[in-house]
Amino acid sequence: MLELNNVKAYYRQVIGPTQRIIKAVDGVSLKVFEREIIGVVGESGSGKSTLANVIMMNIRPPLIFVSGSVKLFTGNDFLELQKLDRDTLRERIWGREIAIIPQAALNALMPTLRIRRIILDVIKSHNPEVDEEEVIGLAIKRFKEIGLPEIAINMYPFELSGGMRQRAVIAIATLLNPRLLIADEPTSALDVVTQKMVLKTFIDIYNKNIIKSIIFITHDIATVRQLATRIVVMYAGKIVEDGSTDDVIAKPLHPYTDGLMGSVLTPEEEVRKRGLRYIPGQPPDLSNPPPGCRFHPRCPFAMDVCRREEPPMIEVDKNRFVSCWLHVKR
Ligand SMILES: Nc1ncnc2c1ncn2[C@@H]1O[C@H](COP(=O)(O)OP(=O)(O)OP(=O)(O)O)[C@@H](O)[C@H]1O
Repeated sequence: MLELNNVKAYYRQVIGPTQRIIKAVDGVSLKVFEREIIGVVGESGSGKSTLANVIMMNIRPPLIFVSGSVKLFTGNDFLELQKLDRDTLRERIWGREIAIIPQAALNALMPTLRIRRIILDVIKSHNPEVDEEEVIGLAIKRFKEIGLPEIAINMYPFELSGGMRQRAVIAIATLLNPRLLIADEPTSALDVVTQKMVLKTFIDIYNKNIIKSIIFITHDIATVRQLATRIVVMYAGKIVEDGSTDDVIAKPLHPYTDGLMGSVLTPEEEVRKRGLRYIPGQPPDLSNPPPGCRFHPRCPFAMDVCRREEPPMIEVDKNRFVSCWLHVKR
């Protein structure tokens, strides 16, 4: 469905006469297939949200698209999203092919507007000519599909519970039947019960084939375990591991993944058996990342080569990737 090829997207911070380049997404390659839920995990600041914006090609200063390609496949053909301007992206891609639920979406519904008005505003931003009744008809259908009462359409956001609001956000984001939905930490501001309900909504829209694939961004491995079919691990602007959820949980290959999973209290039997670990140190400053493997200053297994050379991404098994010198046969 989508393919990122060696994508680099940096923030340019200008402070007086000096500038800082923050390498937030730095050489990322990723294929997204139809019918999968990808959980993108990593510590805060590893570049997950930037990656989401890159996939959408929502590039605005201070973020700069430096190089690489983002291909969206449509049947036998593909579009190179990095070549499209914002108007074209808005018209043809955003909401229709790829939709995003951004990090702050829960609080982003304008409190002074009824849900009906919000829906019409969102859809009209893609196509000002739409028939309002038709749009509301579609919205009612989608609301019912995800378990929201029809009456919610005429309510104000504050009249809905947190979980209902979040489901309304999901309904609005998927109204134009995008193939890919990106959800950036959609449950982190919610209480545990509401979180469960919202996760169930994601599983529902996937199972009902309303959405072909989902990219779910979170730092919560337990959530990913419940939801994702595949895990992609980011560290300091790069993907360091990629594999099916079961494989990555049962046998993490990268020392960072191993530490990340050990650092959360998790109900997963196989993770608990390995005991609780943590990762000492901090993620690097992305304006001046360490040479070689970016994880080497924190890695208990760091070798000379790790300090010198960046490890290649290798496929150790079918659809099982890791970027770590420990797994390179030399
Ligand atoms: N507008 C910005 N200007 C400058 N640097 C930024 C900006 N937004 C993010 N960054 C930097 O880019 C890097 C990646 O940030 P990003 O938000 O993509 O990470 P993340 O993994 O999504 O983190 P979180 O889980 O906290 O949202 C970080 O070093 C961050 O400080």
